Amino acid sequence: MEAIKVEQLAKSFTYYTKEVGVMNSLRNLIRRKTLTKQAVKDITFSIGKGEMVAFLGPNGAGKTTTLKMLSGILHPTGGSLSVLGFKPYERKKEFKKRFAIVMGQKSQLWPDLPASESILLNRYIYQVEEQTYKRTLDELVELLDVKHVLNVQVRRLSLGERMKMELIAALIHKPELLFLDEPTIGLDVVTQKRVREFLAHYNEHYKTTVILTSHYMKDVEDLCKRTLIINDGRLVFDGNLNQVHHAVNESKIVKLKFSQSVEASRLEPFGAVRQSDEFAATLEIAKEQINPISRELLELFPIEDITIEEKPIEEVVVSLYNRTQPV
Ligand SMILES: Nc1ncnc2c1ncn2[C@@H]1O[C@H](COP(=O)(O)OP(=O)(O)OP(=O)(O)O)[C@@H](O)[C@H]1O
Repeated sequence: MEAIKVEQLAKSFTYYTKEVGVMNSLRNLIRRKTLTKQAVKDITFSIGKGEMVAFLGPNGAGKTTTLKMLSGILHPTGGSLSVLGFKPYERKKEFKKRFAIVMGQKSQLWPDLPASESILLNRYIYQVEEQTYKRTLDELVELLDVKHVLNVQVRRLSLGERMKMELIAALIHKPELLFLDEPTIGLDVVTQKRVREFLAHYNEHYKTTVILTSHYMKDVEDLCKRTLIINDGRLVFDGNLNQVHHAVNESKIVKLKFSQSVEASRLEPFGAVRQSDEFAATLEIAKEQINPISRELLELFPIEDITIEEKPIEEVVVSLYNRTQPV
């Protein structure tokens, strides 16, 4: 079953330039210069019910515009889309009840009230029946371990606690579809992990369809089997990042520790030296050269420890960001 189906979806914005100066302003009144920005260019994809998909791209790629079309905030200028069987831009009440948006950078809670009040307000907005509300609230509070701060004013909460409350408020009506925009931004490592574990559990348990944007690759690696990458308004990748990691990388990272001081210049013939100090160095070496070069390094240098790793996933994503054509 598909939760989202998007075909040749496009969005262009028309806007006017405004030049500086009084004369230019007057001229603008008579004849305005119209510009068009094609923010999303004919993208096609579908997302199955219960899937958890990452939606990535560099700044200005068209992520927000796409998400706004999926949630009904913006009207597309081309193509077709169906979300949970609805046309989002028709903004039907029934559709609004079935999805939720959580934004790490923008709070949806009343800052001067305890989160419990905002959550209760959502209960009325979404018309959640009392017993179901109580059960869901207890479960979410327990899972996120926030009982002790439920009645504390939101602006007094830590960022992590606030984020957990945002999740509870968004999930209180058990939406079928969840848009998560940077849900772990600014959180410490332990809280990030906690939020990720919660999301994985929630998705598994309730089969909620989730679209996630995040700049933390750990979120994507841990949570999403599938990633969509958009660049310059076009879909340039649709697949499993962990799998392409291997295919896209033509080199590996070799980390060396020395028992005696080694000059960096002596390592240069063996690969690109990414980092070095007297007793340690990191080299990037072509995959097919790894075995002979490692052997040579072990023979020639006082190596105490050697580790060979894949390039960080962030670098793979950046190389995918640079694509302008679909993979
Ligand atoms: N209302 C608008 N009028 C004109 N251009 C717009 C409008 N909204 C967005 N754009 C342009 O469309 C492009 C895509 O913007 P969008 O906000 O979707 O990118 P994004 O991928 O979400 O970027 P970021 O990661 O920086 O939030 C950008 O070049 C942006 O300047």
